[in-house]
Amino acid sequence: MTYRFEFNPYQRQFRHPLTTHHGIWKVREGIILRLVDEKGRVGWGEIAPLPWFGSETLEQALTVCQQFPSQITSTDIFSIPAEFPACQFGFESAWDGLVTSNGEDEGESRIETEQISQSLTHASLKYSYLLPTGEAALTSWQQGWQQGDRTFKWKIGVTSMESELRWFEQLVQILPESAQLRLDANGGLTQHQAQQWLQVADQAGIVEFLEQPLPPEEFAAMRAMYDQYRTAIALDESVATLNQLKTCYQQGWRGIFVIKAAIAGSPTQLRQFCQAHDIDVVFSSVFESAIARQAVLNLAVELSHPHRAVGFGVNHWFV
Ligand SMILES: O=C(O)CCC(=O)c1ccccc1C(=O)O
Ligand SMILES: [Mg+2]
Repeated sequence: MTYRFEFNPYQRQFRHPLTTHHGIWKVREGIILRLVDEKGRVGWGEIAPLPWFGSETLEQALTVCQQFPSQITSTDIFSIPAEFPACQFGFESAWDGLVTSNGEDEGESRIETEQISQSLTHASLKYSYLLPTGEAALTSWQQGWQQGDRTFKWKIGVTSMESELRWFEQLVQILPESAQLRLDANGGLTQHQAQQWLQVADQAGIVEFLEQPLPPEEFAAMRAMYDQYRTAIALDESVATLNQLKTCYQQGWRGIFVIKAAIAGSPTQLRQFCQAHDIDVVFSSVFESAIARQAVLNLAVELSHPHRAVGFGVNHWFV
């Protein structure tokens, strides 16, 4: 079977830029893929790279697309090298969509409206609400609470530790008792700061986990901290791709794994690994648009830890 292959780069500005320890991110760039089989069935995919997290760049992804002929086979799709994890995800999920598609070409309208038509199964997931970075979190959590979210995520390691600790204490005071809070440092803390955060988190009781306190090179220190504190630790940047995830697992990581499936690589291989190992996973967004989000949420329904909210809590990312 051969498939007709088309691709279209896109650029979309966020309504709210994302501020993290890595800097300010304003525009999502990616590539929409379309496959059509000999029966006219259509499969859509999306490549949504995150180079500052260790995936390929948009330029590299474009080169992969340009090097394919306009008719491709599943062998082409399954031979994309692991150094292009966002491409592996985009092409495989487009191919997957073909297999399950009923022949209706619904993709155009999905891109146009951006509104994710959340299927019933996606409604069974719990969502984590991403708070704005800094002091703004103190007044914005209600929005998430009102739409039913009970898990909140807040970026730290962005400005002075003193200010962030002060805002954190205020946030702990005002959040309702049944709320849970995730702290995401994006690898931006020193070991001493990470220990301070874990101490206050242990006392606060509301913190579900501290995400990626140290840069990936400091794996051993994070593993040691995991044993020393009650608050759980989640790896994110350290496990951006499936190969990194496997390495951390083999090196004895038994804390939480954040999976950003859109940049993790082959969804088939990701599924195999998650089903073969009893790991505590949290699915999370890379601010992909509706096509990749749909594919990621399908995986999350299948593989997510039932008590862990998925990190897709805000639906108004694009202008
Ligand atoms: O995981 C979530 O809850 C929201 C998504 C998120 O924080 C994120 C989104 C895009 C890029 C990086 C990150 C991150 O987890 O650091
Ligand atoms: Mg993170």
